[in-house]
Amino acid sequence: MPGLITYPSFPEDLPTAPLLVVDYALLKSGDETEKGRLWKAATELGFWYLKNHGSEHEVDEMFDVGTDIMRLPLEEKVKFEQANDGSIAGYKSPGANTIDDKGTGDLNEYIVIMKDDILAWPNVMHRAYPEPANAHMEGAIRPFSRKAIEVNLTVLNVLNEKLALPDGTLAGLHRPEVRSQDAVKFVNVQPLFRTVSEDTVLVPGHTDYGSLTFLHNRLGGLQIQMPGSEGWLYVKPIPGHAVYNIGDAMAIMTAGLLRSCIHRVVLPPGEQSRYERQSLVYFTRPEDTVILRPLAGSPIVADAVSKNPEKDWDKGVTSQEWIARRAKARKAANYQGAEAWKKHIVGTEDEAALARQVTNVA
Ligand SMILES: O=C(O)CCC(=O)C(=O)O
Ligand SMILES: [Fe+2]
Repeated sequence: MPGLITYPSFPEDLPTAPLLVVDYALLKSGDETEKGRLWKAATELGFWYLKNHGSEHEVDEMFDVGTDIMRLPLEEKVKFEQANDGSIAGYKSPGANTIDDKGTGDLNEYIVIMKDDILAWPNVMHRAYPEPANAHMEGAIRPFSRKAIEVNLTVLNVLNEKLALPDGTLAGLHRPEVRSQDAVKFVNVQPLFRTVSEDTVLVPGHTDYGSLTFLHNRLGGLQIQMPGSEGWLYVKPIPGHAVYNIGDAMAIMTAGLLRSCIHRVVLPPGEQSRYERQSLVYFTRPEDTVILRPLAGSPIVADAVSKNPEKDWDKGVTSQEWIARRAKARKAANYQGAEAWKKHIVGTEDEAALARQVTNVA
């Protein structure tokens, strides 16, 4: 059981990112100071810790389920390999994604289980999964997903209020019963026993595709890029604290007010590098048919748009198309050279930086 492993602690001497700590229990109770802290975190960095989220037990259970799936023989896991067509559901074997514009294969493996399949189980909405997922769908995967959905809905509602949107606007674009690319992802990286350098990239710099990311990790390795900086700072894992961030969809829908921060994953630092790195994510994304463009109905978003008339935030694609383009571009099987890689993989990195300068949010 991974929950019983005592990992070496995160090295004391490494610079870490100054993430705010948001208390979910206070948010849930409507505490105005805490709502203000969430708004500050979401608009300045787009990354924060979330404590008291009430899902610790469900998260522990999910680490066990994820480990069971990853322990299957590779030939069993690859029966569930993701397609290369931009769909994100299923298993991704090591090397199936690229980590740079040279087409270098990645070292990690993961399983993506779609929210629609989890809620509809035993009916299949997107695809089938390896047996440990089926066996634990009702006992662990669905309870974790329900908690994550509730947490993310609470966060959406606070952001809705702060954006002065009509009540329920964001919730109405993220209805759990409507088809979307919402998913649980469990990532696994075998220990590399220091055969590679500490800054070996496991997941290259990227912004997340969707709206909200609820992330749980036990070892270091996640790094973020501070606004206006080219360097990377570690996000130190803190027991009981989820890491939480904003994705592209929310950045686009708010004309850059909410920040989709660039982050990456490198090998866990120091002694931690000798351990298997696992992480668990719940991604909330807009419903598949939502067109990505700034939201109507918020004076604050309208103001951000008008301050930068040159910038076209209207992406002209649906949430599903936005995700499919980027997922497809990451696949090693689809690699077609450096220029195409850079062009097709890109998210909102440039726009978010520009909007921040113009609106001076920070
Ligand atoms: O594993 C992590 O800590 C982060 C993973 C990540 O950034 C992602 O899956 O989008
Ligand atoms: Fe990410």
